[in-house]
Amino acid sequence: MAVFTPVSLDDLSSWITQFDLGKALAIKGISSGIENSNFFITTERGEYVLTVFEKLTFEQLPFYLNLMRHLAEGGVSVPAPIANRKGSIINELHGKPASIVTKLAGHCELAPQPVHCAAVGAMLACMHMAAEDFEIRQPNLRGISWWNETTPVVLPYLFDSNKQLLTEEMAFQNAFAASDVFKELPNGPIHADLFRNNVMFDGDQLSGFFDFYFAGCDTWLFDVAVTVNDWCIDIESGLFDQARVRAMLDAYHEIRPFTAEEQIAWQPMLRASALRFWLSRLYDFHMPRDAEMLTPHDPAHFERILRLRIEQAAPALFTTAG
Ligand SMILES: Nc1ncnc2c1ncn2[C@@H]1O[C@H](COP(=O)(O)OP(=O)(O)OP(=O)(O)O)[C@@H](O)[C@H]1O
Ligand SMILES: N[C@@H](CCO)C(=O)O
Repeated sequence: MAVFTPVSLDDLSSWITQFDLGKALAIKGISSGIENSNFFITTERGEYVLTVFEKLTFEQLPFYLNLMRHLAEGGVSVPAPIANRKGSIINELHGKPASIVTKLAGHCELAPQPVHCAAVGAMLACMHMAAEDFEIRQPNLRGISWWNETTPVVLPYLFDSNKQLLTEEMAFQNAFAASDVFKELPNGPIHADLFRNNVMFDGDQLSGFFDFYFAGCDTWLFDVAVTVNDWCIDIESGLFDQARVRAMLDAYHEIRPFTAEEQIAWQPMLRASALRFWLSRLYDFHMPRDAEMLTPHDPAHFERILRLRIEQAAPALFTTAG
């Protein structure tokens, strides 16, 4: 049960009086998250999601919450933050930052078909373009600087073959990030964690992207790579499912055409996104916060994917001019 900060109905009843949401009627902890404490809440006005942020600070949060507001106002389906009567969307609860956002309808699609991947690809392209004029700039806090900080922390825990893989891949990625091709890649605010469990479908209809708390400014292609590496693979083997890959990339390309530089950067970027999640999973595995409450995600999954992305040629990023 991953609710780190308990919130009772009594706690909520007094806290919610600062919003125009009527009385609090019910609160239910959500067990599936591993980063924050999340609750479904019901008030006289409807159903919402309350998040108490466990690690993110009052300084970092305006980027995420205002980005969600910007996207929601721009017609992209994401949870819209609810402001209190003073206009504030981040408010303290039990000494931590917290916010209320609208609840998306439906369920996560954990066994996606090409139709789901096409919907996600199209909305990802719309999201990138809608976020382009967002004014707050915050780097991807799980980007290459974090990889360089985290590598020496996890390295001592690894077997020799994985030590070598991590060291060599970091050298490759540092060189790639310094390359001329990399500098030409389009960038802006990205979701950066758009896994199957962060998208809601109501039937086959995409009802929204959520969990923006790893968002940051980075290359759009990195976001595409993160998404393809989760949505378009066989989960057991990590191998690509070509039909899902094509559905997602073609749908994205139709809305925001990929560039020639992005085609060159595609394989390194698929490797980068596998590395990013291998590293964070290694970190969470070897440095757990509250071990008794959590089953950490399996780092070996992304070690396998990283090895495959190094060994096998990447699928074409696009097959027709945009
Ligand atoms: N706006 C929303 N609308 C509907 N359901 C939501 C919403 N936000 C969160 N949820 C539900 O809460 C669960 C956990 O949320 P979320 O993924 O944001 O948590 P987290 O702690 O950041 O987890 P993780 O980082 O592991 O994905 C989701 O799987 C989803 O079922
Ligand atoms: N999507 C991440 C968890 C953090 O949201 C992972 O699967 O490792």
